[in-house]
Amino acid sequence: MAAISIIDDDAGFRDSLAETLTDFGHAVTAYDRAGPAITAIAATLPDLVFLDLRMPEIDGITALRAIRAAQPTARVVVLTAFATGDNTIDAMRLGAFDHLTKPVGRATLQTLLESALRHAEPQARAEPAAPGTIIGSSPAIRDVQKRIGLAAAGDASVLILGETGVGKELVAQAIHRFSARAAKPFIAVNCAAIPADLLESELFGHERGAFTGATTAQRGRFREADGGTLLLDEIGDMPLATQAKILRALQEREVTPLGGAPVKIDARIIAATHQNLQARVTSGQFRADLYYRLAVIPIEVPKLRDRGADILLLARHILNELRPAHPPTLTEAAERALLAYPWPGNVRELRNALERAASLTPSGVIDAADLALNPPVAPGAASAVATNLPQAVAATEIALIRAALISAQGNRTEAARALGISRQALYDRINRYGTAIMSDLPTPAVGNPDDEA
Ligand SMILES: Nc1ncnc2c1ncn2[C@@H]1O[C@H](COP(=O)(O)OP(=O)(O)OP(=O)(O)O)[C@@H](O)[C@H]1O
Repeated sequence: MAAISIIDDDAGFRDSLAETLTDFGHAVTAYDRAGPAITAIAATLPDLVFLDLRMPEIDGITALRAIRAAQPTARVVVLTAFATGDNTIDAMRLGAFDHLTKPVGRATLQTLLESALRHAEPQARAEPAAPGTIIGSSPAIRDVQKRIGLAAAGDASVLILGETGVGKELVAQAIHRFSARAAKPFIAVNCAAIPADLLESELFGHERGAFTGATTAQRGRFREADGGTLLLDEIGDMPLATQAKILRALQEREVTPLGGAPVKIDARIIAATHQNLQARVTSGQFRADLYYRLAVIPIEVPKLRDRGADILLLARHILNELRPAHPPTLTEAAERALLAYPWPGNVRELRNALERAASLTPSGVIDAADLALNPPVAPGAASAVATNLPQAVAATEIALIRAALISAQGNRTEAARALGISRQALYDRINRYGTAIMSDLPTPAVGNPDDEA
């Protein structure tokens, strides 16, 4: 039995949540306002708190801040009828355990309770997740986690798509690890890194003396993966001639080593690429029949910048991995910088930035400047922008919004009007880009109705 507090001004929701939690066997205390709840929680230290975001007097974010300040180990689940990227990010940044959208189903509640009550330690100090764990709780990464489960349950081919550094190989490893083949080998081949003339012998093997230099026989990657899983990474870069042979291997379930006879194979095939494979099919660079054979279960791994507050979960996970004994911490400004940066190199770039920052900050506290993230470049200023559309869009938005705010002397209503967007759309962008927009800008006059942000 756990001690659980609910803070929500909506009596109907509060009572039904309390009833369900009591049904599950927990001791529940419910509050209709944050003020008294904050005081009581600081004294009673419940195991878990459910906190509504929209409340009169003291809102949920302020309450979350107060609860976590009084009790840094508190596990707080934020509830809202209006989930937005920003309130999710804000809540997660302030240390919420999870962020749920109302209404909350019984099954969701049960899963959440299992994970929240299992960990006695607070999230920031939690044991590092096991290597290979797919970190993240954004809807985009949850979808990937679900598809990994689906793929692991069967033996169909999987095609993993996504930008460089998003974690495609990690996803392939997870599918293998959760599949019935887990005890057998997982073999990864980077098709782009092997010269075209060596690719076939690498994949299918060769007999001794099959060609000049073949002094010993080689089994080939397909056979090394026997009973297990073969990841064909960067398959989009594979020459057409090799594609034909891969297709044959998949159809016949056998390979023919150079200079040898056909051999039966039993490997589950996962392919991955950062290329737009459908476009390559259209342009004739990739075989359509192989594409359909591979894409039985397609999994698109989202860009890091589309994963919201996962960036912070990943950052903490990486810092835990880098310094398990004393993981460095991030200042609020550093967290804001991580959330605002567009991450063209995705999780790999995040790891590199944190590694560099951790090695340069012996104090163990990483600030925004230690991350040395280059703000998005101004439009037309650098060639990097020309090749990266999201970065170019971000840079353009930042430059235009800054200019509008400067000419409106910080008045956001006027700036929004000049930009031809709603005030809410302007606020969303200001929150998204943070200091990249706001540094050195004029502040609105005191008493200005715009001054509330
Ligand atoms: N969700 C995640 N949780 C934990 N670590 C992750 C996650 N996503 C990516 N990583 C880490 O990011 C790094 C890059 O991942 P990975 O090599 O799987 O990317 P990739 O998409 O295969 O890249 P490429 O296209 O360049 O081969 C690895 O260190 C990986 O462990």
